[in-house]
Amino acid sequence: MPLPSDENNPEARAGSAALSIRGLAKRFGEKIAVNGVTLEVPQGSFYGLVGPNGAGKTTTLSMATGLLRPDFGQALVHGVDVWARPLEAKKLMGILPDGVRLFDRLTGEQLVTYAGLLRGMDRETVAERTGDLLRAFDLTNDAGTLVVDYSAGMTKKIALASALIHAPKLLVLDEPFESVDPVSAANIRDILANYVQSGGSVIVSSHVMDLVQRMCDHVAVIAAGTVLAAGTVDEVRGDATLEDRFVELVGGRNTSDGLSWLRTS
Ligand SMILES: Nc1ncnc2c1ncn2[C@@H]1O[C@H](COP(=O)(O)OP(=O)(O)OP(=O)(O)O)[C@@H](O)[C@H]1O
Repeated sequence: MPLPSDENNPEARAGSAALSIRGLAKRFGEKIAVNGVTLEVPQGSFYGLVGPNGAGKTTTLSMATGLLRPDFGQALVHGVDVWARPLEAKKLMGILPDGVRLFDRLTGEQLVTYAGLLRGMDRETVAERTGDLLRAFDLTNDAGTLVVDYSAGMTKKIALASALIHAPKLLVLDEPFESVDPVSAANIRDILANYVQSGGSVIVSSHVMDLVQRMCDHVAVIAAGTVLAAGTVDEVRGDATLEDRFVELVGGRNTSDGLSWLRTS
């Protein structure tokens, strides 16, 4: 039997992309949350995913990472189909899901250690990397605190540390900067920038346009489950700021006219 050519072998064609999302769709009852989203995250890119509340970002990323089964479409991580070969695909990924639910009766140190052991890593490497990660995220002093007692920002950071311990090739981060203080956010940006520089790929959802414009090299704007624009940040924003371009694409600026009762004088 002849070997399949790249043309009719989607996994081979996706080889150059860190993440290839093809026609993903999801409906919840009557609500179409994601309506055929197609995106290519090139290897070594820092890819921003932006869109208004309810645009379908979390639903798309959940389907792309094996957390939520799509109605239609496909997601390939470095050519590996996430839903056909989940174990293989998940080895390549580090995931920070939305509204992280962690084993929060563990201490921060135990949680990161547990993440490493779950990935099949040896204890010595896990201990070494856990120490490095706690330091990098400025959590060393809280290493022995139960995660349930962490603040929202600390919880984000420990979840991100847990997602990094196995040195994944692709990081999928849903709003990693939410609740994180500016100094910690700058540290996280440095960690991610170094990660990308050393060959890793990141896709990150965010509402902070300024941050995406400065941090990312690629961006996709999605609204109502559909991709409105995608490409390099410069291609998408043109001569405008990303924020202005976003508002132009998405529209929907509301005035507060209907809230006249809110005036106090
Ligand atoms: N489990 C669910 N059941 C029903 N509807 C859902 C569910 N999850 C998401 N939705 C709906 O799908 C749409 C997309 O939601 P999603 O969370 O993907 O948006 P988002 O872009 O991540 O929004 P945000 O920026 O507010 O986090 C929304 O209308 C939401 O109400």
